[in-house]
Amino acid sequence: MNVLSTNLQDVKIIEMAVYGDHRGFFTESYTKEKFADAGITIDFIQDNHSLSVEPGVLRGMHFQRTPKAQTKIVRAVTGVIYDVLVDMRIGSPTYGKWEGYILSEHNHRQLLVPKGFAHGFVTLTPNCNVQYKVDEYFSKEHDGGIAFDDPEIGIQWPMPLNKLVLSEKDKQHPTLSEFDNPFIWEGK
Ligand SMILES: Cc1cn([C@H]2C[C@H](O)[C@@H](COP(=O)(O)OP(=O)(O)O[C@H]3O[C@@H](C)C(=O)[C@@H](O)[C@H]3O)O2)c(=O)[nH]c1=O
Repeated sequence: MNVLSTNLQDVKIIEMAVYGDHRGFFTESYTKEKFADAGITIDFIQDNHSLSVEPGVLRGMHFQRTPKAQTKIVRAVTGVIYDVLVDMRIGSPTYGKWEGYILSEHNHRQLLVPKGFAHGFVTLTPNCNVQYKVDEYFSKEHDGGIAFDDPEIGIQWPMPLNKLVLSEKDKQHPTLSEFDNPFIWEGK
C-alpha cells in the first residue's frame, strides 16, 4: 500500500496492491488494518455509489457543513474521472487552492478527502461508477456546495463548461467568498 502526498495540505492518494492475472485482477479496496498502519484511522460508516452515464457529467463542489462534516475516500470503479478538491479550511496553508486528480478503473487510485474540502468530479468516459466511503451519515440539512466555476478559485476543468451536465442544485451554489464558511484548519 502506498500513500502519496499531494499539493493540498492533508490530501492523500492511496494505492493498494493490484494482482492481475489472465482472469482480470484482484485488489483489497479497503482494509481497516492496513489503512491504520498507514496512519489512516477513520471510522467509515457509510458507503456511497453513483453512476454517471455520459462523459461531461459534473457533480460538485460538495461537502457537509459542521457538525456533520465528512471525510471521504473516493475511487472510480469503472470509467475515468477528473476529481477536484478545494481546501476550504481557514488557516490552512493551501486555503482556497484546488487540485485535480485522475481516478480510474485503470490506475485504481483512491483519494482521501479530509473534512473541510469541497469535492467534485467530471466524468471523462461513459458509465463512471464512483464509490466512496464516508465517516458521517448523510444529512440533508448540512448538505452544502460551492460553485464549480467560482472565478476566484479558477478550477481548470478539462472540458468546455457549456458541455457539462449538471444537476439543478449544482448550477446554484454560492462562491467560496459568498459562503458562510465554518471550516477551520486544525493543523498537525
Ligand atoms: C450524498 C447523498 C445523497 N442522497 C440523496 C439526496 C438526493 O435525493 C440524491 C442525489 O443526491 P446528489 O444530487 O447530492 O448526489 P451527488 O451530486 O452525486 O452528490 C455527491 O457528489 C459528490 C461529488 C460528493 O462528494 C458526495 O458527497 C455527494 O455530495 O441522493 C442520499 O440519500 N444520501 C447521500 O449520502
